[in-house]
Amino acid sequence: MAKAHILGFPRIGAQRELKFAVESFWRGDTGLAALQETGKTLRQRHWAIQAEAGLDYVAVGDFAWYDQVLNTLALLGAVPTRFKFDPERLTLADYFTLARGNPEHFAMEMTKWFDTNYHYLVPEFTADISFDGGVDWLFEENAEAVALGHATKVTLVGPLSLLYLGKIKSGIANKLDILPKVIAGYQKVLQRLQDAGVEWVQIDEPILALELDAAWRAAFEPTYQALSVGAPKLLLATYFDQVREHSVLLRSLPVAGVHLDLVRGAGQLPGFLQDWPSERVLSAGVVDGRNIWRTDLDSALTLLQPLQASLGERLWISASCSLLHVPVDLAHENKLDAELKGWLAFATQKVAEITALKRALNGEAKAVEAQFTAAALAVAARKISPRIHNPLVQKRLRQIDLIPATRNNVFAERIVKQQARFKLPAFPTTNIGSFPQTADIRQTRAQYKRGEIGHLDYLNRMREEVRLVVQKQEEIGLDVLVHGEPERNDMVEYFGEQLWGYAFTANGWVQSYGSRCVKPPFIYGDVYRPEAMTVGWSQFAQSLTSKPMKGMLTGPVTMLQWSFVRDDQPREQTALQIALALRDEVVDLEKAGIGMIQIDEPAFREGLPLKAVDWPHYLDWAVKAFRISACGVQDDTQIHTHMCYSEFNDILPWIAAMDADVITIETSRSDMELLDGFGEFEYPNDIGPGVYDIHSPRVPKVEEMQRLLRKARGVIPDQRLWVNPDCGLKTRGWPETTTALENMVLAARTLREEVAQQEQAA
Ligand SMILES: CN1c2c(nc(N)[nH]c2=O)NC[C@@H]1CNc1ccc(C(=O)N[C@@H](CCC(=O)N[C@@H](CCC(=O)N[C@@H](CCC(=O)O)C(=O)O)C(=O)O)C(=O)O)cc1
Ligand SMILES: N[C@@H](CCS)C(=O)O
Ligand SMILES: [Zn+2]
Repeated sequence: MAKAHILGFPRIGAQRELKFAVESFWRGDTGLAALQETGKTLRQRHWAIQAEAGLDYVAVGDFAWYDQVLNTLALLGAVPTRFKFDPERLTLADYFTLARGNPEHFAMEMTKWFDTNYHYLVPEFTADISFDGGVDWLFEENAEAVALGHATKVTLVGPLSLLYLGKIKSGIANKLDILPKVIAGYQKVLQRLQDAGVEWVQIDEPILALELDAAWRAAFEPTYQALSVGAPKLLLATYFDQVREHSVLLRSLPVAGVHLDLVRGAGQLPGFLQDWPSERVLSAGVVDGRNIWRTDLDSALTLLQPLQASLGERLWISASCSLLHVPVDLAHENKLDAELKGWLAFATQKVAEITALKRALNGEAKAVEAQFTAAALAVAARKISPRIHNPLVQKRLRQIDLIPATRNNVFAERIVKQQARFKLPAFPTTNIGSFPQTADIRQTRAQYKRGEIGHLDYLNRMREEVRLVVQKQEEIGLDVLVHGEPERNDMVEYFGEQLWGYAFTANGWVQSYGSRCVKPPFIYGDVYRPEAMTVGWSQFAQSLTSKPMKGMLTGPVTMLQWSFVRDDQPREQTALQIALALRDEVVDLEKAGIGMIQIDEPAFREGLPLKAVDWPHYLDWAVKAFRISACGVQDDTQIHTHMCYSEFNDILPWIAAMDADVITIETSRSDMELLDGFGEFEYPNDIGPGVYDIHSPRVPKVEEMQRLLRKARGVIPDQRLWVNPDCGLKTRGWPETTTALENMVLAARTLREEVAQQEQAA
């Protein structure tokens, strides 16, 4: 009899209960007991969904107060030593300090979890780091599930992935040097789980989907030899891509089972089935954990049937990866049109799909016949729906090569015309776009959505906010202004709401980091722009000031990457459709007198495939999509782009090929390290390296920003250098924002004086 399980369930709650409880605890509005109670309720609810649907095990260990990597560090006792916390007595307040920082300590670094929009906290390895044991939360949660009568499978981030994803901070030459300590830490945890009667532990090693060098590959054998002794049965989970090149290694490891992502790595199965060890479980991830489309159950069953014939009860059925990356429950989508809703499955529905497949395999086909029929009808209806294909969009796409994807002249010529037009001082100061999204703004939007206030009231309220943002920036003395984006719930969802071919949900929340969530829109059909999306706002904002006002758009790759995308055509085709829509918007902004237009591409690096062999194809179409959107304007219109949350050095030639006149990037958290690559590469166009870490409420001092700017001057020529924060300010409050920006402007002014004096002296 095949079994069914999932690698993890979203922890945030269908109504973002965890977010609200955690934020209330941070504000001091509620105490620890209330927070613990919410956590407990959510875990119970999520286990009940899994058990009632018929999964054979519920996942324990997928719950985290902020992040699963930080939870793993807290479990092992390997939290960064610079905070000086006693790992065994780590409180929840300490845990949040690690994640968010405090006036004495900057927060742990945060970066993207593989190619997802989820951010994890980066482990910090120092010579004094220990893995001698930490908090008991995981053991308590397992006991909690067992007491509720559930059969549990505990999930852990694997030792090699944890090590690989961390950073050496000091005193260690090579990360693998501390592997013995890490192994000892995991052994202790596994021993305790064994003592608690846990039968299965799922160990996630997503780094197996990357191209690993020989040393990392070689580390798997001794690590798992050591971990398999005196431990529960281990299920080694791989996901996010195929792991075909490791099939021999995976077969040889002393684990009780392996999980494969058969959505992203659909073709890898035959390579594993040959000589699959006779005692070992194979977990088949056939339901897409990264997208929201309803599974074609008949096709999945056809794939699984021969597997069951050869594996029998050693076949486990699952989603491709943890369901962390999809929203919780479609049942809360009361406003979504019925046809579209019928095409979708969120985490709760995916659990039901997995168990339907299991039952069909296990001789209960009759009992799940209705589920299979409904799925087949939905899949068939989606394929032929007239809402998907638009002949005009497709015609334009077929002729895309006739559309110029280069500017009229090279940057050296454009910048002269732009300087003549804008007459900016040296080291111009600007912002990335958003200003504080205050509770008032969000509540007003919520009221508008509920119909409690009218459209005009809403517009006026948001215009007031734009007025305030413009006035503040003028008072502070910034050179290039932004309108602050108050009218946007999110930089992707906002455009998704206006573009055809896109749809959006009411409650499709997915955790982005900590308590922050996003509601990715989904693309079901050919994308086009029925009318201008931002021109009115930009025109209004520009009318309030004589300084240049940047138009503000989200680029095609980010619009794709942060949405749930079509699975019926290649991603690049969808990206190019979005690019064409954005090109029209850029041209309309220019016509409306907007001289600077920023096309944000924070997800450009994130979209890079996990395996380098797939990079050239992606980079080709991603650069093309950006250029299609940006290149419809005259030389003296200045195109900006912005990127954050990324290590850019390995793709600098392609960033240069995007040919934006100005790029602003996140660099302050890495102390300008990220800028070095731009210098070495001699990046030709203007750059604004971030000097203000917007993730922290901490206000950077003038001297700190001056130091960063001096560092930047060592790498970037003065005439190319801009001054700006790392990213948008939407998560910040007003008082700290105002002071930080005043300090930033002062830092730029001092630098201008310094340079003028140096020039006079020379
Ligand atoms: C730049 N980042 C982004 C990423 N992905 C995106 N899709 N968008 C991004 O901006 N990925 C990388 C980073 C991640 N960073 C962030 C930063 C901040 C957030 C965030 O603040 N998220 C908000 C939700 C934003 C939103 O959609 N707001 C809506 C709904 C607001 C709401 O909750 N309203 C309440 C009532 C009001 C209230 O009481 O506060 C309601 O409806 O009940 C809106 O503004 O209309 C968050 O709260 O988590 C995300 C990623
Ligand atoms: N313009 C956006 C970019 C975020 S990456 C903002 O400022 O929030
Ligand atoms: Zn950003």
